[in-house]
Amino acid sequence: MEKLMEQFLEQSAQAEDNFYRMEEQRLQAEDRRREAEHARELQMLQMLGQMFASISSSGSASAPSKTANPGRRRPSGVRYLVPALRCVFVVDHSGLKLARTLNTLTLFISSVFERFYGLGSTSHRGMEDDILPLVKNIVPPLTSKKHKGQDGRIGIIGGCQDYTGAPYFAAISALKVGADLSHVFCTKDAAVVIKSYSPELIVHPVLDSPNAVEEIEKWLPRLHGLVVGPGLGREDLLLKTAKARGEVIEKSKARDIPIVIDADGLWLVTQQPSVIQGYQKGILTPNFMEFTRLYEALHHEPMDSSDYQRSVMQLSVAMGNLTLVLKGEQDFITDGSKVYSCNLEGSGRRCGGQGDLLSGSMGVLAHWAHAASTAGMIRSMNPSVVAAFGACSLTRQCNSQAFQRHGRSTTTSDMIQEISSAFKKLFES
Ligand SMILES: NC(=O)C1=CN([C@@H]2O[C@H](COP(=O)(O)OP(=O)(O)OC[C@H]3O[C@@H](n4cnc5c(N)ncnc54)[C@H](O)[C@@H]3O)[C@@H](O)[C@H]2O)[C@@H](O)CC1
Ligand SMILES: Nc1ncnc2c1ncn2[C@@H]1O[C@H](COP(=O)(O)OP(=O)(O)OP(=O)(O)O)[C@@H](O)[C@H]1O
Repeated sequence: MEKLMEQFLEQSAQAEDNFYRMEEQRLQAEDRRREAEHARELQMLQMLGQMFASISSSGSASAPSKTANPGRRRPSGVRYLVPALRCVFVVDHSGLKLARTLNTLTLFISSVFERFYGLGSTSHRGMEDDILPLVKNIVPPLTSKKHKGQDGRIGIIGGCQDYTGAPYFAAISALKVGADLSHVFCTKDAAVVIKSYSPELIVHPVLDSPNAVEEIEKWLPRLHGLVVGPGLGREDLLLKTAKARGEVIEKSKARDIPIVIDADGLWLVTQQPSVIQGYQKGILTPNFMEFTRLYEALHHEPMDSSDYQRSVMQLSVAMGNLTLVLKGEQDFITDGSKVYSCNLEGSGRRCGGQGDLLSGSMGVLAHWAHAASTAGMIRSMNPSVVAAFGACSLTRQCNSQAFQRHGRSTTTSDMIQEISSAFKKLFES
């Protein structure tokens, strides 16, 4: 009997190994396909850049040369050389040909941009219809067969003397969305305050201790998702531990844990982008200011604020196709292959802390999405993007519902009270 049991265990371990090997191969093939597709699209964009440069530069326009190919009659007019298309446009005196040429080019270019960014006027419509079913798919069923912790143990790294609300909002939101346990790793003086807000949170006063990394590291094997940044602070004293925070991120990556980086965590990324660059289970959630700082750190030039979609795409690519959420009137979400916009109606009220509701809920959804992806339940889309879209929709829905009740007095605590019904409305109906 014992032998049979041993055999059975050995066989199931083998089957599990095989499954993970095949899954690894499938993911590698998918990565290669996406890289190739991306390279093709970048090439096309470069080509378009060349075209624009050639057309707009008067230097490239030249009068017909008398010496070149003297045997053939050339049409009269100004010639515009477009090397990328290996052709010359000739513009006659009426300028009509130029107008027609530019029209054709504009149509061509906008169709390529529309495909590249997924931003055509019709593609906004129905994004909720496309992605919300995927979010519904990743929500784990509630059954009596599970034990505590199975639906998610989430860690929030943040909370200092100045900011105790932010880590609380993130951690309680993670619980309200459906995580089983929520841990906060904060400084000593923030810990008692955060504990006193809620008995539901597990609070570790370790962030300013000399062995902060070891203290957090021992919890990592038990965590399914990490949110770095809400209320972390940027004080000199805390910045001294920036290296330590980097180490925590490195160690979480080694354990393949989904990581959401928000608020002051993004300050660290601005100084040291390599800490998260290329990590496919990483998500950055900058607001406008945080995005600007990050963009300038990576591109060494101001971003083009007339085209957020383009900037968010560029930054994601520069960060190794990391999933990015640029928050605002519309949230723009991308992993560098396509930009999705979440423009579910919120309200005119922008109370501090709603970004923490977003990052905390995204921590749970990221865990669910990657678990669902590993189980083969989502194949058509990057799980980090699905999680990001779900969390943005939920935050906006909470904002809208809370505003209906409280109007101008709406605060983040009011929004947190709406999580349960907003979640049901969006993902369980
Ligand atoms: N109760 C709390 O403890 C709270 C703490 N918070 C923490 O406070 C710290 C600093 O966060 P901040 O967001 O203030 O950091 P920043 O230093 O990045 O400040 C952002 C500034 O940008 C401005 N801004 C935002 N969107 C803009 C736009 N579209 N155009 C122009 N200006 C824009 C805001 O008014 C704000 O003053 C973080 O650690 C954060 O987690 C916040 O989460 C709010 C609540
Ligand atoms: N103008 C807006 N209209 C509708 N919803 C918005 C608007 N701006 C932000 N939001 C929603 O609020 C969420 C949080 O964005 P916000 O810009 O408040 O983050 P933040 O500044 O980081 O927040 P925090 O105060 O927690 O630091 C966004 O994901 C978005 O869904």
